[in-house]
Amino acid sequence: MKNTVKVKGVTIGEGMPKICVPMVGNTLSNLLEEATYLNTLDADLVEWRVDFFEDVLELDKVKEALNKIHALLHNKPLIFTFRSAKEGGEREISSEYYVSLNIEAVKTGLVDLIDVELFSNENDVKTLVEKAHQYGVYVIISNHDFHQTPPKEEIVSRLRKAQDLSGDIPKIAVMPRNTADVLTLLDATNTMKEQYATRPIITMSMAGEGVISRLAGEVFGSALTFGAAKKASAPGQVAVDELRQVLNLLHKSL
Ligand SMILES: O=C1C[C@@](O)(C(=O)O)C[C@@H](O)[C@@H]1O
Repeated sequence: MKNTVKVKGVTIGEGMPKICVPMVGNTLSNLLEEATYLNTLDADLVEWRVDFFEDVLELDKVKEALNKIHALLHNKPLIFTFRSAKEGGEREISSEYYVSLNIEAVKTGLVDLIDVELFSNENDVKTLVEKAHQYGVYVIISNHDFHQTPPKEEIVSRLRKAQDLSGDIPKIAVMPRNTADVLTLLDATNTMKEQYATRPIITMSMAGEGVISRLAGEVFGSALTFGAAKKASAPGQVAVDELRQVLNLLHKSL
């Protein structure tokens, strides 16, 4: 039996894929507006994409924002993510600051999961996993390829590597160049689920051709899907309400 990840009453890896909405505000006031709006949506989790925040280089301002966002989220599980520019995010920071930023977030007790990029320095990944677990925070170990879809074996191997590094949820997002690439991602997901995964995984093929992968996670084995509020954080994200309808439809047929 595969392990699930339970946060604030949401069980990731059981039943319907969970819907997560990214917050992409660049200022505190935009973020608070976004958080208020998110409460009107039928989402299971929220991700703060802190790389969009203009004051991300000031730890005090990050913590202040975290406090205020947390207070508005009505107990919805929160993922803290700094996405680096090389993996599709808004900016680059030093590896030292990447580690401090995540450790400070973990220590606030206000985040439920952090997202750590698989291709960060391996010792940094290990440090962050250890710290997060020490504070009862789960870790998504992620990888993003915004230019192509690696071969199936490579996708599976990256997901397995994330699992071997004790990530609670291995994740990969890839860009399709054609529909065969979308099938490659789905096939890799299915193989991971059937043969190797001991925990929930998250996968997606991005942009228009990949949308099916954001909808059909329950069939192929992806436990969570990112839905857009007003502004998407990656190409291909579907509006939350439409996403929920399709997830419900597929769930009923299984
Ligand atoms: O890693 C992911 C997945 C994502 O890139 C997507 O394609 O939906 C969106 C990001 O905000 C998130 O951190």
